[in-house]
Amino acid sequence: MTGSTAPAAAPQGAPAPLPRPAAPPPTTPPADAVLPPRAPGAPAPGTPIEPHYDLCFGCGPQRPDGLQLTAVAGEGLTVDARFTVRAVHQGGPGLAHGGLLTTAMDETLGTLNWLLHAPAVTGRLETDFVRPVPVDSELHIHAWVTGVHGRKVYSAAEGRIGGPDGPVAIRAQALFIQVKLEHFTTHGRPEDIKKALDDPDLFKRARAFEVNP
Ligand SMILES: CCCCCCCC/C=C\CCCCCCCC(=O)SCCNC(=O)CCNC(=O)[C@H](O)C(C)(C)COP(=O)(O)OP(=O)(O)OC[C@H]1O[C@@H](n2cnc3c(N)ncnc32)[C@H](O)[C@@H]1OP(=O)(O)O
Repeated sequence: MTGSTAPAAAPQGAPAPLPRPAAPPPTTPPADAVLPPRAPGAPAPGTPIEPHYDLCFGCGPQRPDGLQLTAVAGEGLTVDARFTVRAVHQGGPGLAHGGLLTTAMDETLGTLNWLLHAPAVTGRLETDFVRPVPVDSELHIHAWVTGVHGRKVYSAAEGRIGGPDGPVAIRAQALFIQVKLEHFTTHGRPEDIKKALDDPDLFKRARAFEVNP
């Protein structure tokens, strides 16, 4: 019969269908998530948030091809960041690579954790690309915490072209998971961890998490 919507039976001997992946875990906070106050040691609104690691691809000043994203603490649990798209960041000719735009969102969202004074890593990151971003554009990213539930930090961000009121180019929602500093020392390449521990500034910043949780 034509027009039937019944699925065709699998031919005999065909491999069993692959199991469906579980439904994606949401980045939307549950109803009983909270919005905690800023941590006592958090950078004051309007002050820069220092790069967490000089060699970080997102924020490190010692990464000439990196994003060199800069961030400033906002009011409450918010952050404002900027990143200029350069020729080394191209995907299509003259346009930013989507993966690098996602990296900029990841970096900015990660910076929110300094306001909570708890190290955290990205568990899940969802991005919507709304408009192409030309090389030489300055992307202005505003990010905010949407809820905290145990070790889970939910957040969202919006990236606009040219200024804080420019057209929206990218939106993101994320789930970060708070970790102990051992997360880095256990999993990181030993020589990089050693260098990081030998850097008095980074060591001081990393220790601040532990003495001021
Ligand atoms: C001393 C020198 C060191 C210096 C350090 C300087 C300080 C640095 C400070 C800050 C640096 C920040 C750097 C920012 C850079 C930008 C951000 C990134 O790109 S981070 C890199 C990409 N992300 C990863 O590499 C994570 C890889 N994944 C993991 O390591 C694990 O899976 C981890 C930690 C995320 C979770 O593992 P578990 O064993 O700790 O915990 P479980 O029980 O699995 O999860 C906890 C809860 O979270 C949920 N969860 C985990 N992953 C989820 C997911 N993908 N989606 C939904 N829920 C998830 C689970 O269902 C669970 O929920 P329920 O408590 O049971 O309700």
